[in-house]
Parts: sequence; structure tokens; C-alpha cells
Amino acid sequence: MLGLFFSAGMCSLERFGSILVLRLTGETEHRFSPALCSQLRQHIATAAASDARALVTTNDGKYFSNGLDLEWTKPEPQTRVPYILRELERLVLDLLKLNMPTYAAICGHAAAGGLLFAMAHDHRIMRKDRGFLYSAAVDINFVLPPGSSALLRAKMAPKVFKDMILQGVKYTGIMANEVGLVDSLQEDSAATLKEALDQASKFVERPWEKAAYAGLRLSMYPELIERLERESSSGGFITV
Ligand SMILES: CCCCCCCCCCCCC/C=C/C(=O)SCCNC(=O)CCNC(=O)[C@H](O)C(C)(C)COP(=O)(O)OP(=O)(O)OC[C@H]1O[C@@H](n2cnc3c(N)ncnc32)[C@H](O)[C@@H]1OP(=O)(O)O
Repeated sequence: MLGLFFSAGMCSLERFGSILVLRLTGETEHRFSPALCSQLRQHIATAAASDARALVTTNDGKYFSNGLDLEWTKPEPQTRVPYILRELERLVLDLLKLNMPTYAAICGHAAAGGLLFAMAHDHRIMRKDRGFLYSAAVDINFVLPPGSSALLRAKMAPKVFKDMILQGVKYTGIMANEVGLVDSLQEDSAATLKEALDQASKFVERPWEKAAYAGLRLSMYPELIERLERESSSGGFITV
């Protein structure tokens, strides 16, 4: 069944059978602004309330997401940076709590907050020829919000985490696959999305229950969830 649930300008949610495709739309950097975070959270809430059984997140253009919309923070960085960080961590928490498997079909750069968003998915499929997984932290003199740091630490080997954050290594798809940051590589964007859909369509046929799947994921990262819950309900983490 093909059905376009929502298209709110910056992202869309479309259904293919039991699978929902959340798409970061347009040839932009898909920077996390309050509006984009809000739309993505609405789509994830729609997914959670639906009878769908998998979510695939992908992107148009050459950026999965290039991170926070720092332009938006410029007028009042002291208040806006913590605010948008908290919105991003709330979005990430929604993903971690979602009652279905999540697949990131990474068809471009996933930098800083975009890296966090990609790593918050259960599975990652990436193009081999375009796009970096890159934290940008050391290059933009930002410290890691504790919740974000905890998520990255939970999702990658210690040496990769160190190289990613302190060396600012830009992991191509091939490099990312070698160190386990992604689960598989594909030739181009179409093949990347197709592989994610193929993996999801196989898994949705198994008899797992949605609430149990969500509980299983939460049981994998109890400390992370607790920290993100605490941080995203606070006034936001001051980084500047
Ligand atoms: C509190 C903040 C913490 C910040 C640190 C975050 C750490 C992460 C976890 C925490 C997250 C929460 C907090 C989030 C904060 C933020 O998000 S703040 C915002 C930060 N964002 C950024 O600083 C943006 C970073 N992005 C970039 O520096 C660049 O966009 C890029 C990713 C390096 C891509 O470069 P760009 O010029 O934009 O794009 P391209 O032209 O496509 O690529 C450049 C060249 O690279 C070649 N290339 C592309 N892909 C590949 C590949 N796979 N293999 C080989 N080569 C590739 C491409 O062809 C280009 O080459 P040339 O044409 O020869 O230049």
C-alpha cells in the first residue's frame, strides 16, 4: 500500500506495506532547527501510533543531516544552543523508544547532530561513494552534551569514539563499514534505500511484538535512556 501520510516541507512520512519511510526532503543540509525537530518528532509519534512495523529514515541530496542549525542559534546562543540541543536529544529519545526497528539509509553526510541522529537508529546502511560520518566536535570547539556523548559511546567501539571525537576523523562509508559504524554499504542512494527496505521487509515478517521490541531496546541502554530523559527534561545542556 502506497500512502503519503505527511509532507511538511522539510520531511515526509510515506508508507510501503508495513514499513514507514521518513525522508529528509530537499537539496538542503537538513540542519536541525526547532521546526525540523518538531516535524520529525510528529512523524515518529505517527509511526508509534500506527500498525506499521519498521521505520526507514533516509534523505534527499548530499546530506543526511549536517547537524544543528547554528544560524538559528546566532541571535541568542546562550539560550538557543541549549534549547535546540534539548530538542535534538528529545528527537533521539523518541527514536530510541519507538516500538519498531529503525533503519538509517544514509545517502550523504551525517555530521555532528546528524551523526547522532544516524547513530540513534538500530541499523545503518550507507552509500560507499559519498558522505562522511563525522562528529565535527573538535573542529568547531564544541563539548559533547552528556546524553549525546553517552549515545555515541554506546554505539561505537572505544577507539572509533576517540578518533571520531578527538581526531575529527571523517569516516567514509567504506571506513565506517570496516569499524562497524554501519551495517552494510551500497553503490548509490537508490540501492541504499532499497537495501534498508529489503532488510526491514524481512524482519517485519517475524512474530515479535512491538511493545516487546521497544522494551528490548530500552533494556540494552538503561543508563543512556535515563540520562537522555533527565537531560531532555532539563533546561538544556550549556555548551558555549
Ligand atoms: C554541543 C555540540 C557538539 C558538537 C559535536 C557533535 C558531536 C556529535 C554528537 C553530539 C551531537 C549533539 C550536538 C550537535 C551539534 C551540532 O550539530 S553543531 C553543528 C555542527 N555541524 C557542522 O559543523 C557541519 C559539519 N560539516 C562539514 O564540515 C561538511 O559539510 C562535511 C560533512 C565535511 C562535508 O563537506 P562538504 O563540503 O559540505 O560536502 P562535499 O562537497 O560533499 O564533500 C567534501 C569533499 O569530500 C568528498 N567526499 C564526499 N564524500 C566522500 C566519500 N564518501 N569518499 C570520498 N570523498 C568524499 C567530496 O567529493 C568533496 O571532495 P572535493 O569535491 O574534492 O572537495
